Amino acid sequence: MLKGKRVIVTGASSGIGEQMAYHLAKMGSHILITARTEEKLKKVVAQCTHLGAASAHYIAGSMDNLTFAKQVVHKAENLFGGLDMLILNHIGHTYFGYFDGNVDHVRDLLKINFLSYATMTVAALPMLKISNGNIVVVSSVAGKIGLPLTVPYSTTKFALDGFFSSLRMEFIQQKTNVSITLCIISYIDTDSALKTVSGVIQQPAAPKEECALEIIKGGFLRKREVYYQYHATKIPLLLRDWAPEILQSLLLMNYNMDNFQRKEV
Ligand SMILES: NC(=O)C1=CN([C@@H]2O[C@H](COP(=O)(O)OP(=O)(O)OC[C@H]3O[C@@H](n4cnc5c(N)ncnc54)[C@H](OP(=O)(O)O)[C@@H]3O)[C@@H](O)[C@H]2O)C=CC1
Ligand SMILES: C[C@H](CCC(=O)NCCS(=O)(=O)O)[C@H]1CC[C@H]2[C@@H]3C(=O)C[C@@H]4C[C@H](O)CC[C@]4(C)[C@H]3CC[C@]12C
Repeated sequence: MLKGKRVIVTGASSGIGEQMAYHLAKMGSHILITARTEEKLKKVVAQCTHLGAASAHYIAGSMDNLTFAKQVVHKAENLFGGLDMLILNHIGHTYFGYFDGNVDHVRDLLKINFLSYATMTVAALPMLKISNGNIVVVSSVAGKIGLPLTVPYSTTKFALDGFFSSLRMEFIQQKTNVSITLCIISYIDTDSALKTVSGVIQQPAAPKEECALEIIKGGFLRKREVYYQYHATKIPLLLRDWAPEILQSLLLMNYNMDNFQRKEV
């Protein structure tokens, strides 16, 4: 579906982002990936080339630097002469634990998980307007429903919903033919998530390879939102506004706090 298309994937040195890069490579896309760790990015690029990417490139840096966020988009412009799909997926480090009162951390995480997404969107918009392209934003159940142990993270994911859902409405009014797909994702078996929550979260983790493909498909099909896995995201969301107390009880049953220890993610 994305043969020859020009795609940026952020947070692609590991986890779901890495798997998205491999799917895009198999589809024959031109890919620019980014994250902080150059050694990992080099390996992912080599694998993408092996899998059949039309071309594969990387740029290493941290999204706490908004100048770097713009540079990523400019690199795509220089390499590809345009852009068809912007996949925003990276997240900064946080903790899995009760809110510790550190508001500075919330502000720093907002910069990485939210402001860099907005910055890259603004920089990429002229190219995406020309290609009638797609913006894909990877969020979480924790960006739609308040959950315990993820206060700073959840804050940043709710911010994405506010920004991108409003922007989507403006695009419709202004007849801007750029799609925005917000991806509502449940618990996925990436190394970082398993290391952080296994033992505490009772539900099984869904496979990252399938999750990555559903995100790409949703973006290509210009869906408003992607729900993965459907039952673990859409049903809680339906309950959210109609039976919030029932949802609260169901969600809390999912947590085994006997095994809980605060972890850095
Ligand atoms: N796994 C899960 O259970 C769920 C995940 N999600 C969402 O899916 C997405 C991917 O998550 P997942 O694959 O698990 O995460 P990973 O921890 O596996 O990957 C995170 C990526 O972000 C990069 N990154 C970290 N810090 C920075 C930074 N400061 N600047 C730039 N890049 C950075 C990491 O690379 P490096 O360290 O090299 O910079 C890595 O490539 C996220 O948006 C997450 O919110 C949503 C719901 C559930
Ligand atoms: C366990 C959470 C999902 C709970 C839920 O909604 N269940 C619904 C099914 S039910 O109605 O039958 O109960 C997980 C949802 C999102 C996860 C978090 C996430 O978004 C990614 C984080 C980033 C990092 O990689 C570490 C793990 C995460 C904190 C991760 C933890 C598990 C979730 C909260």
